[in-house]
Amino acid sequence: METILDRILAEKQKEVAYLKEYGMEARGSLPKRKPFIEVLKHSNDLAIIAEFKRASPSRGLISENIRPGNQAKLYEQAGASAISVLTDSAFFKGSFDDLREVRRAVGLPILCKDFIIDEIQIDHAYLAGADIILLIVAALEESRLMNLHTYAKSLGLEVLVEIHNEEEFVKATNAGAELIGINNRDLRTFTISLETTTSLGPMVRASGACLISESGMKSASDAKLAAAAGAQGLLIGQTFMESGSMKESFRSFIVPKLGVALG
Ligand SMILES: O=P(O)(O)OC[C@@H](O)[C@@H](O)c1c[nH]c2ccccc12
Repeated sequence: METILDRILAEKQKEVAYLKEYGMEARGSLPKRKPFIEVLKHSNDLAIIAEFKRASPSRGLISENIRPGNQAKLYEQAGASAISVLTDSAFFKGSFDDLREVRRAVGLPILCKDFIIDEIQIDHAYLAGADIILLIVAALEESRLMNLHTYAKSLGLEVLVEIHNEEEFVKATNAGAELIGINNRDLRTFTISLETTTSLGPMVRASGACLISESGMKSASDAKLAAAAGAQGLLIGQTFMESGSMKESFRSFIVPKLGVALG
């Protein structure tokens, strides 16, 4: 049966063909921002990547009239360590213009959140001002994952490698991933289970990689659960996009990292 991920990836093939045919807006490389991985390693609390997300296949339209720059400023003021911007337009209604706007609005590292299958998309993200890119193991052949990881690193980008099970974790490790995101949302069925972080987290940390727990974060207890599994950071979209009071909402996710909690 065709999953949403299959449909998204078919669309990405078209985007890649378009980029190869018509190229992309060229601009000089932008000044680099503080490496996110350093922030992640050295903070006492879980670092928060706050996401600008207009819509999603699972939720439908989340917000039509929030400006990316304004939202990013709220995230920065609330204490985010990085900002994620969904750049996929077909399924998430995002764009690279959103990413550029966020980059201009804040001084934090920016994660380009897309379904990357080709080097040309990494060039596109880099030129638009991304500091970090996402590589989704479920979307890639193992050799592709390795090549794309190496290519992104050669441009000086940080790479968040997203996994959902043990098999994907092994592939991420083989590709040399230093920053691993456990997605609590299964991209094939779109169901959420924080169990994913609980069961895979300790394995990821034992490998020496840094760990982010992604998706489905609703409350402080979710954050504590992720921290207990070894997460050093959280990636939160929908809850923040729908929050009427960013500072308060943000505050509920500030929890100490595991080692810190234990003293
Ligand atoms: O809105 P949420 O449930 O807080 O999730 C944010 C983020 O983790 C999610 O948008 C995401 C994680 N991995 C992805 C890959 C592609 C698209 C989107 C995602």
